[in-house]
Amino acid sequence: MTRPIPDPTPASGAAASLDLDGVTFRFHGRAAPAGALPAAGVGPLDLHVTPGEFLCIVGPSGSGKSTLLNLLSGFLTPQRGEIRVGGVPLRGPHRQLTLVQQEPALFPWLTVAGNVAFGLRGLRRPERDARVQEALGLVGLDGYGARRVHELSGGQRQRVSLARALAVRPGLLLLDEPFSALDVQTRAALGRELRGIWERQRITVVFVTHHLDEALSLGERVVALRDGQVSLDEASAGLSRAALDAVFGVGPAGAPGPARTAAHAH
Ligand SMILES: Nc1ncnc2c1ncn2[C@@H]1O[C@H](COP(=O)(O)OP(=O)(O)OP(=O)(O)O)[C@@H](O)[C@H]1O
Repeated sequence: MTRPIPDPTPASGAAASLDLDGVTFRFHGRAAPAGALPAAGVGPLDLHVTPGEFLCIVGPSGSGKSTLLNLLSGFLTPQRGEIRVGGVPLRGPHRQLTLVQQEPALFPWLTVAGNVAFGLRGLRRPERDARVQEALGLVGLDGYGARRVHELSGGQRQRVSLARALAVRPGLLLLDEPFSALDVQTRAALGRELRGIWERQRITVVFVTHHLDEALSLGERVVALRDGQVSLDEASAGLSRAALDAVFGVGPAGAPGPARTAAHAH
């Protein structure tokens, strides 16, 4: 779904940098008692994403990917450290960033165009309509504006969700397993289209996926999390599938290694 940002003043469209300095979040907020498992969470994390970069985040189940994205979108607040978007400390949900999630949360009583226009309420009608048309064109849904959501396929709904996020011209686009609910062909097609949009628009993208090949083919850079820490941070061009498999504890023959289950490594 796409979580609408509470203050939907349309953003400038300039790609934003993203900086995490010592960001730590623990679900129980305090040290675990002796002998108990440490509290779940992430950090301390240091991460610097330059404007216009396409970063993919991978990691086994429970490694902290969703927690990190919730921190980046301002829905969780770090107990330590600081997150800056475009150099400005993040204090809750922010109009410069939008989050697209696995299940598109579209409003069934609105048309496709109405859904895409949701974050543009501060704009005058002609500008808003132009932005909606532009966003629908970007995701390959020209001519679908008057349709109802229930008339669309799963892939088309996710395109609408993406169009809604792009229409506000976010400085930073956050995607949490956006294509995972789709069949393999649709997932691949939408991945290529997202990559094409990024090549044309050069917005900053942080894309979480547990599909390692998707991370390698889409992103310029891959960060792997393990137990809430960065365990690998490399340019995808020089990165092998074997190096990523190792993060998931997958042995050379594809067998689970000793450290982790391979259940999510596909
Ligand atoms: N609301 C919560 N309360 C307590 N612990 C939580 C909560 N949400 C997540 N956790 C724990 O925090 C850790 C990180 O979870 P997170 O959901 O971020 O992992 P993930 O990498 O997104 O996993 P998956 O790929 O399965 O979605 C896990 O140990 C998880 O059990």
